[in-house]
Amino acid sequence: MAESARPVVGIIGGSGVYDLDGLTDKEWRTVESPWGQPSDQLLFATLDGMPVVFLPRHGRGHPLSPSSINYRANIDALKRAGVTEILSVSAVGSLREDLEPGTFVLVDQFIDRTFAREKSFFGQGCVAHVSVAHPVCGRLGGHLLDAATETGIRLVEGGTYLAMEGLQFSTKAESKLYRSWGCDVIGMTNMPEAKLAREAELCYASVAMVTDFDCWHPDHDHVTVEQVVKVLLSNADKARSLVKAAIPRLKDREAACEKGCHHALDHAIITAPESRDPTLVAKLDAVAGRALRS
Ligand SMILES: CSC[C@H]1O[C@H](OP(=O)(O)O)[C@H](O)[C@@H]1O
Ligand SMILES: Nc1ncnc2[nH]cnc12
Repeated sequence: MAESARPVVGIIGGSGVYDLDGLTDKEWRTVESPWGQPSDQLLFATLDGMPVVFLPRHGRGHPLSPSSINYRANIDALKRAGVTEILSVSAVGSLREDLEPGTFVLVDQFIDRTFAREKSFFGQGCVAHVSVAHPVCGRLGGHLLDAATETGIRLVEGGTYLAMEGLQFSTKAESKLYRSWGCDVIGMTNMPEAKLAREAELCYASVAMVTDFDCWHPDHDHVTVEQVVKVLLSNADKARSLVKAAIPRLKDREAACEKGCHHALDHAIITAPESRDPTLVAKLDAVAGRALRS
């Protein structure tokens, strides 16, 4: 699947992005995963003759909180659906004066402060350590930057996303701390999503839509969902346009990602074949079958 010459782009839509318009041959289908329930059915569709698969991260209608999303099931289901690269769209708070609400940021680093989520497909019975030094795929990110130029959407290149557990927004002291760490934006969902995409040997890139200045900002003492949703609604169309302009750029790409995403497990699995737990190995079939069989 990972070596497929045919790109299948998976889009994970965050808050405010529960579907994608302009798609044809649309069909919502249930995809079963041994890792549990994905956030929703997957929308299989076509864009400019290319297969795409859309998944609303919080489910249609937003029933799932960031902590109750089954990130493993989502990534596994996307891979089972044939997805080779994932474009993630997310709402974030800004930790920088110059990243105003309405700004789009192509995130390239993360600090993971989440603590109540399953973060790996691997574990007892099959141990693997993948590198997430560069958690975002440079090739996919490059296509997003080109798409931004084409559509006239300003996309800030690079930024560190602080992933917090939530569900509450940050305290002022936390917000100031994250600023002192050099973080640029804050959200609740891109971790462990990005780590799991890497374990599943999928390219991953994240477009962060700034919806608010987090509470550090003197003029924004509180973050409210009302504020966030207002900015989201006025920007969701732009996010959709950006994603839709990026997808056709993948049409003639080399099958294997030159950044190594599709081979992330090549030297990562440390458990000897004879010591692997067959039940876990079976569960890993979609995400790691290529590496486990080679
Ligand atoms: C609705 S505000 C907080 C909510 O929005 C972000 O979600 P997503 O990344 O899926 O757009 C944030 O992380 C929180 O989950
Ligand atoms: N300020 C903020 N903190 C965490 N997640 C967010 N999502 C949107 N704005 C946010």
